[in-house]
Amino acid sequence: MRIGVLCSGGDAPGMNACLRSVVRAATSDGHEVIGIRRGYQGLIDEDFFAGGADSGCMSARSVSHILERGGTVLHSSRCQAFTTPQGLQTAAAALRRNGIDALIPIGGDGTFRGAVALGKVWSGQIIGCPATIDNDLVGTDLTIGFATAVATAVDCIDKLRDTAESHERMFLVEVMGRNSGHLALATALAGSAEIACVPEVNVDADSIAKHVRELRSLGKQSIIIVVAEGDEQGGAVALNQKLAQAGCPYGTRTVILGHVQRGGSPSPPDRILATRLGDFAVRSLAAGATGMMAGDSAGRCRLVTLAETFATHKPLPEHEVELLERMSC
Ligand SMILES: Nc1ncnc2c1ncn2[C@@H]1O[C@H](COP(=O)(O)OP(=O)(O)O)[C@@H](O)[C@H]1O
Ligand SMILES: O=P(O)(O)OC[C@H]1O[C@](O)(COP(=O)(O)O)[C@@H](O)[C@@H]1O
Repeated sequence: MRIGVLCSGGDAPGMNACLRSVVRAATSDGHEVIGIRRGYQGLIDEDFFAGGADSGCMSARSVSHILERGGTVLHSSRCQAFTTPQGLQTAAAALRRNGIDALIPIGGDGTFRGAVALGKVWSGQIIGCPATIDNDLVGTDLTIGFATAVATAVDCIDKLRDTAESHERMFLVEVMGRNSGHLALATALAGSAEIACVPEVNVDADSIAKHVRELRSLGKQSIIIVVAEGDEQGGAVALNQKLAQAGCPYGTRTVILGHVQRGGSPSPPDRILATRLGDFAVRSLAAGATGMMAGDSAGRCRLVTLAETFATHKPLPEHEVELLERMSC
């Protein structure tokens, strides 16, 4: 087989580890790998790693020492053209012209929506690998990059707690996650935050302010509220204003962590997950699978249809929501 591989959408720590795994698993089994740069935009432009499909496929050596690197050496993009019928046809023609039999897109839900659309105009095999800090894909316990992003955010919160305690302040820390609260909830639990505001659970500002006042009366010197960017309160700044109006007993500061959560070297669990899923994607292609995502469930690799991964909202672990509330006393 000649396998194309690309990284698409928001980058995530571990994309390089997944790419390395795809290349090494495929070349070990005698397949060729074409690295496509800049996601679907690079596919449309026929922008290939090492200068072009004819000038060289990726080799085991071309992915040396990238496992530990953040970002993606293939680069990524958000590509509007690919969402149009014309863009999809151009991409399909590029795949045919370069003799690519199968594609492994590494990315999130948008990337998989694109893969499903591509599958309607191109007859090659497609197996996706889930990589996004949002952990918002159904069909895999964890996405590549999530654990590292949580660790990065927790490291920031540990530092914010030091200054919050010194000044007896409340910090509202906004984390990414798009319309999903997985990153916020895991960050709050691991960072010993008192409160997490997530899109999946609606709580009004008056109730949050009441809870904060209770915590103050219990002797809390500092408060950390983790706010998911997609929360219905409108983010950390908007919530801070509402809490001030509702009566907040602390001096407050807001921090938006932003893209710092996307960077950095992948944690060992992300490196291992990425390596397992990249290898499994190649083996699944060889077994004839297509239109699927390589996911992980309770430590075992599994295939789910790409369409399933984004059809429904991935629910938060309910027990973790309750656990956070029980710890906030
Ligand atoms: N419905 C769609 N049809 C075709 N392509 C899509 C569709 N949705 C997303 N894409 C492509 O996938 C890319 C990555 O999606 P995006 O949502 O930006 O990131 P992620 O894959 O991380 O969720 C988009 O920039 C676009 O090119
Ligand atoms: O990098 P951009 O374009 O500002 O996008 C920010 C978005 O990308 C993410 O970091 C990752 O989301 P995706 O993996 O779905 O691309 C979101 O958490 C955030 O909302």
